[in-house]
Order: sequence, then C-alpha cells, then structure tokens
Amino acid sequence: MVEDYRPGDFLLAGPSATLLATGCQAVVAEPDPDELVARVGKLLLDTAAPVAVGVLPFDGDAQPRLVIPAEVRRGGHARTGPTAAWKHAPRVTPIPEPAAYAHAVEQVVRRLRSDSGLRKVVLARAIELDFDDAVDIGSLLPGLVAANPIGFTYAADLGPAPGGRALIGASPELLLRRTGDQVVSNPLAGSVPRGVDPAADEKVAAALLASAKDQGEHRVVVEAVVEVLRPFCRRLTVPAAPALVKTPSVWHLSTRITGELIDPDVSALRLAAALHPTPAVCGTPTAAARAVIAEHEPFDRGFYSGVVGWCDASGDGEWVVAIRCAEVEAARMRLFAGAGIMPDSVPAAELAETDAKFRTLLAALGVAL
Ligand SMILES: C=C(O[C@H]1C=CC=C(C(=O)O)[C@@H]1O)C(=O)O
Repeated sequence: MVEDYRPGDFLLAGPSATLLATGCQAVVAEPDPDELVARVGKLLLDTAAPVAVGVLPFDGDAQPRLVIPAEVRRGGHARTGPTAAWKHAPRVTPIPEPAAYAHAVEQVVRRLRSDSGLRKVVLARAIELDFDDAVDIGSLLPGLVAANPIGFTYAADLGPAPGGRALIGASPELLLRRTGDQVVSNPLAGSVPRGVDPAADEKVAAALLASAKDQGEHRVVVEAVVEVLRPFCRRLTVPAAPALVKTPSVWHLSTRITGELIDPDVSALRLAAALHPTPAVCGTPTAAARAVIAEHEPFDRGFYSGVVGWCDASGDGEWVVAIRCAEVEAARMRLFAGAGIMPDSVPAAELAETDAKFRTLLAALGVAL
C-alpha cells in the first residue's frame, strides 16, 4: 500500500496498521479546537467518509489541515521497501548554524537556571536541503517504513502550492490512540544518540536510563499527559518508571500510559487537541516555553512538532507527534529536530542529539551531514 502513495495522498504506516487516504471531499482549517472537533465530526456524519485525516500545526493560532478523503484503504503493518537512491547530493543550509544553535541552548539553560517558574524548553533547529529536481516523496516512503518498523511513517498533504507541499516523517511518538473507551498515550522524552557498536550502544542506553537530567526531562512530559487525561478517564495506568525504546538513530525514555474513558463520546481528535503541545515538543509551563521558543528559534515550525493522524465518526483515531519530519515543497526539503533543554543541559550534547534525530530522514535520503 505504501508503494501506492501519490502526491496529495495521506499515509500513516504504523507498527500494526497502515492507512492510505486519497482524494478530498472537504478540508477543515479551523484553529479553535472545539470548533474543529465539531466540524470534523459533522462532516464525517454528512459524508459517511470512513475517516478524517491530517495535521495540526505547532502554533495553536495557525490553521490545521484536516481532510475528508474520497477513498480510504487500510491494512496491517506495511511491507518494507528499498531506500531511494539520490542522484545528486543536495545543497545543505542549516538554520541556524550548529554553533548558533548551541549558543541558543546555552542562553536557554541560563534562563532555566534563573527563572524558577520555567522547567523545560524544547529548542529546535532546521536544515534546508535543495535538490536539483522536485523531491519524489513516493520513492522515499518505502525506505522510511523499512527503516522505522516500530515508528509511524507519515506523509500529509499541506495544501495547494505549485508542485505540492507535504509533511513527511517517521515519528516514534504516539500522542493518543482511542479504540472505543480505551486510550493509549506513549510520551517520549530524554534521548541519546545510538552507540557506534553494540557495546557502546548498550552503554549509552544504560547511561540514559540512569541520567537524572533525562529522567527529569521525561517526568515533566508524563506529568503533563496525565494531568490532561485524568479528568477524561475512570482508570489511568501510569508505569512508575520509564522504559527504553530505540529508533535506528536514537534511544529514548518512554512511558506507555493507558486509560479507560468515562465518556466514550470524547473523540481521539478532542483528546489529541487537548494534549497538544506536550512538553515533549514545547516545554513547561506551555505558554512560557512557547515564548522562549519564539525568541530563540529563527524559523516558523509550521507543522513540525504538531500532530498527524486520523479519526473516524465513532471517535476512534490515532494521532502521532509530528517529529523526525520535513516539509517538502518542489525541490526543497526543510528538516526539523528539537531537544528538550533542562537547567543541566550541555549544549554540545543537545546539538549531537538533534544531529542524531535528523538522521531519521537523512538516512532515508542517503544524505550525510
Ligand atoms: C522534539 C523532538 O523529539 C522529542 C521527542 C522525543 C524525545 C525528545 C527529547 O529527548 O528531547 C523530544 O522531546 C524531535 O525529534 O524533534
């Protein structure tokens, strides 16, 4: 099914299910979450479409893009495919330069140490890749799925632009899945680049699990997710300590939170909108962290660190955090990667972590930094 993706389609290929949506009956771009949920719900009933699909941006005032597709195909875990071979290396423009990012981390660390009200800020950087020819997203997706079997590979159309505009990525982070009255959220935070050989890899993973800085960085995310979900759930199960999960390039601390809804009419989209943005992509407290991000990131995040997924008329759905991704427009790709900054963060380590996060897409592109 992944091989059938065409520009303009929506794809979400996860560990157990794949969804490919084509065509467009309607678009909802309403930023107000309550209004968005209501409009999508009404359109799903009016059109009898099986699902709505799309993306919410990082910025709460910006327009989301949810689509009622014309046709939807669903299957199990996607089959894997070969990595695309790129003929020419792209021109690479970091935004900002790596040294400037490290400097910004240093300034945010200083701020976190002096402002007791601010606990965590996620600071991101971008890399622009300019190719000679328009990027063929369809040829990238099979390799991305193959390389990220436990993650969620996605491609979402971002609306009209000459040559199209899309968000593509492979996220390891499930924001929210609702199946009937059962909900699951699997926040990730606290990361380290994978080791170069098995022994080194084991060592960095053990160090991550033992790191007070990473445990603290993870804890604020779990606390925030629990605080949002608690009022909606009659039962919420939260493991006492995080587990380790790995992507091909990064180890993460991970907590799988499960719950049972009090009111099964609360949709997956409503819950995802309530959770977004968690401190895994923004910080704590949210408003203060947003302000620090606006001050230090020299670009608009757009849909990076937003939410991507689907929901149906019954309220079921699956929404993942839009990370390890790039916005693609014609021959240009803008890749994003962020890291959770804590008062004891080391700028060089956060820079290395974002480098490793970029590798999710760079590996699929066959591009080395
Ligand atoms: C913000 C990103 O990752 C988040 C998810 C997992 C681990 C993270 C971390 O350890 O900083 C981030 O919170 C990103 O990949 O751009």
